[in-house]
Amino acid sequence: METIKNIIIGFGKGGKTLAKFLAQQGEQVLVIEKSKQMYGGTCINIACLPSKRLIIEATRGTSFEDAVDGKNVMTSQLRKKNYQMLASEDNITILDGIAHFTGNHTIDVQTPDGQTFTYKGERIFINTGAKAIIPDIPGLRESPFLMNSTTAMDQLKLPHDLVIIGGGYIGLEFANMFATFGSHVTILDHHKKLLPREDDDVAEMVIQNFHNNGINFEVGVNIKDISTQDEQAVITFTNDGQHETTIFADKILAATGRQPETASLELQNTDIKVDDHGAIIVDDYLHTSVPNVWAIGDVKGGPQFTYISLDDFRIIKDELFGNNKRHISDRLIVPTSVFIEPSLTQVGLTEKEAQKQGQDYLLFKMPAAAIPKAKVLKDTRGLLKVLVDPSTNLILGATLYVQEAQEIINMVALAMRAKIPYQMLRDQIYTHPTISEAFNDLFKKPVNR
Ligand SMILES: Cc1cc2nc3c(=O)[nH]c(=O)nc-3n(C[C@H](O)[C@H](O)[C@H](O)COP(=O)(O)OP(=O)(O)OC[C@H]3O[C@@H](n4cnc5c(N)ncnc54)[C@H](O)[C@@H]3O)c2cc1C
Ligand SMILES: NC(=O)c1ccc[n+]([C@@H]2O[C@H](COP(=O)([O-])OP(=O)(O)OC[C@H]3O[C@@H](n4cnc5c(N)ncnc54)[C@H](O)[C@@H]3O)[C@@H](O)[C@H]2O)c1
Repeated sequence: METIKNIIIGFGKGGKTLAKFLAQQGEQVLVIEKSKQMYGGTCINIACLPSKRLIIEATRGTSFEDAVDGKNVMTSQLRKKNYQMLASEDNITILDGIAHFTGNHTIDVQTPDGQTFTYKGERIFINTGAKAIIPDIPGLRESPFLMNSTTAMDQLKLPHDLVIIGGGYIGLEFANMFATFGSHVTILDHHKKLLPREDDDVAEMVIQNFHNNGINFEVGVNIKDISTQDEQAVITFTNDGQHETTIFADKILAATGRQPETASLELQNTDIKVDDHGAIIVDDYLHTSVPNVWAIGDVKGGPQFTYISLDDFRIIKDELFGNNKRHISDRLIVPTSVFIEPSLTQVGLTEKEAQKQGQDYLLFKMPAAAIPKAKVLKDTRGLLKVLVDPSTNLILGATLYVQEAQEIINMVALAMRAKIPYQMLRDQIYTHPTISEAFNDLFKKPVNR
């Protein structure tokens, strides 16, 4: 059995960044990836980048078919670049195969040509990501009309009638995208409210804009059954516990969450502990319950974002080559962005959360329509909301629902992290015309609550 200094299972964001870094410190690294189509991981191949490309193409009026072709060219280029990024390092070996544990520090790798390689890792980093959850709805798993987010982006033809189960990140982004391409979209969610975390004024505006884009919603639904009739899917659900509704679709997208990819790892052969959702349990420094085995990214549960996986890399780097000061509980300020039109972005507290915590706040609020750049962009939908602590003038949280919010939310997050008082954003000189210059006006005067 060959002993390797560093084994990384999965070519994800944190893992590939760590592989490159370790190699540049002169250390030996073995990266194991189960699919050649996944070099570089989920984000670049089947998630963030292809979906955002399609979302943008839809708004530009590109046909769905051309957009999918262009997206495939882009992901293929990214895959090659990612492969090269690691393969160009002398002390990195990339092995195609599925890894599973045979003991706490030993793994077998089954390669596509049927061979099995056995390794011992002095350090092992698990970065196997997550996979779509397909809910246990009668008829759904075997439905010929079922898609997940990956297959939805590879359709040869735009669905005419699309039903999306789940109104979370993927549900909202894909609904907006497919509706903009021209599909007739219905979202079914079992929660009583869409966007449950958002303040009511924000959620109502988003939902109204979705309605205006022709998207239907049914919330609080219980999907009873999926069947087939006349080459269409028939979806039967109740949304008041009694009244039964039937709708037809030529495609169904399951967007009902993603679960950590641990099943293939055979962790029962180890002392690595998982929680009830199959997520690897880690401490504040990403250590699993076995010494010298770490978990990175979606596989450890918690927020599923590429930038969290990348930040996991920073924690491990700091432990191995720094002063071991970084840890998960440092991450108090993590912005999020739902890439709908306009983008819905958030950092820190919402107004609802501040009230629940009994936190006093000044509220700064303005409509997107008051921003000249929004007019230039011909999209004046949305609003900006920022909460400030009156005793310190520091920002407690922001919800920015406006064009280009996905960029400026990072500025607010930085101000929060650097403890910059709101007046500095108010008095900053911004280029013009930009969405960020809205901070000059937004922070002039708090609104009455
Ligand atoms: C449609 C969609 C859109 C998204 N959009 C965004 C977005 O805009 N912004 C954002 O921040 N996040 C987004 N996400 C979430 C983001 O993609 C994930 O959080 C991120 O990619 C997780 O990266 P990771 O490092 O955990 O591992 P991954 O990138 O998932 O890598 C895991 C790798 O491990 C491999 N693997 C699995 N099991 C084995 C095994 N046993 N042996 C060998 N290899 C194995 C897999 O093939 C895969 O390549 C999106 C997700 C989806 C599905
Ligand atoms: N812009 C981004 O950063 C981005 C984009 C896409 C995905 N992601 C990541 O990927 C993860 C997965 O996305 P997702 O949208 O699949 O999950 P999600 O957790 O965001 O949303 C799942 C939704 O499905 C609903 N649901 C679950 N089971 C259901 C059922 N049986 N019937 C009806 N509704 C049901 C839930 O109520 C919820 O609204 C996200 O949590 C996010 O971290 C991020």
